[in-house]
Amino acid sequence: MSNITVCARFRPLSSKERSNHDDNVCVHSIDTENFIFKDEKEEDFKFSFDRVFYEKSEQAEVYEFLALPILGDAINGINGTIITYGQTGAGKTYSMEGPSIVECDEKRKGLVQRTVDGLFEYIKSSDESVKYMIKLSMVEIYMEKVRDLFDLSKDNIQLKESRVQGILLSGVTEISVFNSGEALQNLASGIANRAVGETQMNMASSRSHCIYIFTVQQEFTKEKRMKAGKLVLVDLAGSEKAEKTGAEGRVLDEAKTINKSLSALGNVINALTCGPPGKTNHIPYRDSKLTRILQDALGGNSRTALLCCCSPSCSNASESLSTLRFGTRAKHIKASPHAYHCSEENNVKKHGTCYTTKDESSERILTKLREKLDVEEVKLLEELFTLEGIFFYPNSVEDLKLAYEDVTLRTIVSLQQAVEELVCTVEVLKSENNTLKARIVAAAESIEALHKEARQNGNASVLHKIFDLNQFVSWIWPFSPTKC
Ligand SMILES: Nc1ncnc2c1ncn2[C@@H]1O[C@H](COP(=O)(O)OP(=O)(O)OP(=O)(O)O)[C@@H](O)[C@H]1O
Repeated sequence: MSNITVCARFRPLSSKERSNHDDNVCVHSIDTENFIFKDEKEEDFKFSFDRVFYEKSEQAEVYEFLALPILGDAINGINGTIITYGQTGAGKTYSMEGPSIVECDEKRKGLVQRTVDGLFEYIKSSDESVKYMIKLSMVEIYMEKVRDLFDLSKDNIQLKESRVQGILLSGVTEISVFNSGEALQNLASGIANRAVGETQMNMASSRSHCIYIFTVQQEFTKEKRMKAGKLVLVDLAGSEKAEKTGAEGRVLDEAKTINKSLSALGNVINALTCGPPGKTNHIPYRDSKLTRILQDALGGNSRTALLCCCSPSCSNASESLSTLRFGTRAKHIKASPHAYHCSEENNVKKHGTCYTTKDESSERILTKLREKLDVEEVKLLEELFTLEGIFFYPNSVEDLKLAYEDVTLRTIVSLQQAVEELVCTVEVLKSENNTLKARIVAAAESIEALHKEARQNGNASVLHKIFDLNQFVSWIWPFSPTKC
């Protein structure tokens, strides 16, 4: 079991902090892993992290230490999660996206752009017998609702749990991308859809938790085998004190929701690290959408890294101290991620239990299953799973069952979506129908009036035209009230 990687990052002082002459820097570096933090009361606290990035650290350093190893694992089928945490204005979004996702010089590119570049560079240099597919999804959790940033009509995505793939975002848009440029353009359009507001602490403050999901699928054409890993980047909304940020009205409601979900995250971390020894205690993942989505990352089924972003200024000392304490606690979480679907030689480790394919009992069950299912049925199932992007270990009954459950779940979700779409189409058609009926009634009434007038004046040619029009209306709508 390895711990999750926890790093601290201090951004440079902002111009506002610099202009305040009473404001001092409260971080005193010891080395790349340790520092002394001085709070407002001049009390010293020593902190140790896997790596500390001080004010002058480069974006590339953060990527290489924090993200690169996780990216390598995701390519090898092990899920990875990278989270930026901290007070509003502490540099979370800067670390993730740099100043802008597309228009950004090489030096200031954030974790997202570097991850995209890293993935495509790896694909370029890889063996030609392996086919890669990169898919992107992007959601935000805004006011406790999960919104699809690639399709804003999906504004309340439901979370489902699959025993094979963990927590799934039901029906979320997945975009296949084939090069860095295309990926970044798509991500930029997702970012443009984010809920951003202005607070006294940050001109462009994220009012939501933003989640980038990269799915890396590999198909080993020779061995007819597939593998997939997910890399999830999470830019959390900033924790904030209402009186300090000047929040009121909607901004205050947003802040309350953000703080509530961040405290749910803190509770999950406390439960994971403070449980009674030898006992499995309840972990309150279901208390918020954020903790539910991060369940795999925190529960151990993912390689996870946490970047604790802080202001170096004494004026923000209490918030920075709380961020650093959060990081210290998270450091004690144990993780034991496993490959999502692995090679035939490997043992598969799942849900804390390890079993071998040659295990006597599973072999016995398998033989029975093979006797019951005909070969054609098994082949069809395999084909269906591959089409659905579900990868399973075909010699394991357990995986076969789980993959079958997943297909059923996906089919239900897509059928539900189809029904929803049909209901919408019926509504549109009904309303169009009503408009047409109203128009026909109005036309029929005008014809009736004209008809009366022409008969009174004895105008034969007008009467003839009216007769034609009446025929036409009756043809379109046989229940028209006009009669010749
Ligand atoms: N390492 C850094 N180097 C230079 N500028 C930085 C750095 N980190 C943050 N900044 C600047 O500080 C400001 C606030 O940063 P950012 O928007 O990333 O904060 P945040 O933590 O995402 O805030 P919020 O939670 O409100 O969205 C931005 O103007 C950003 O450019």
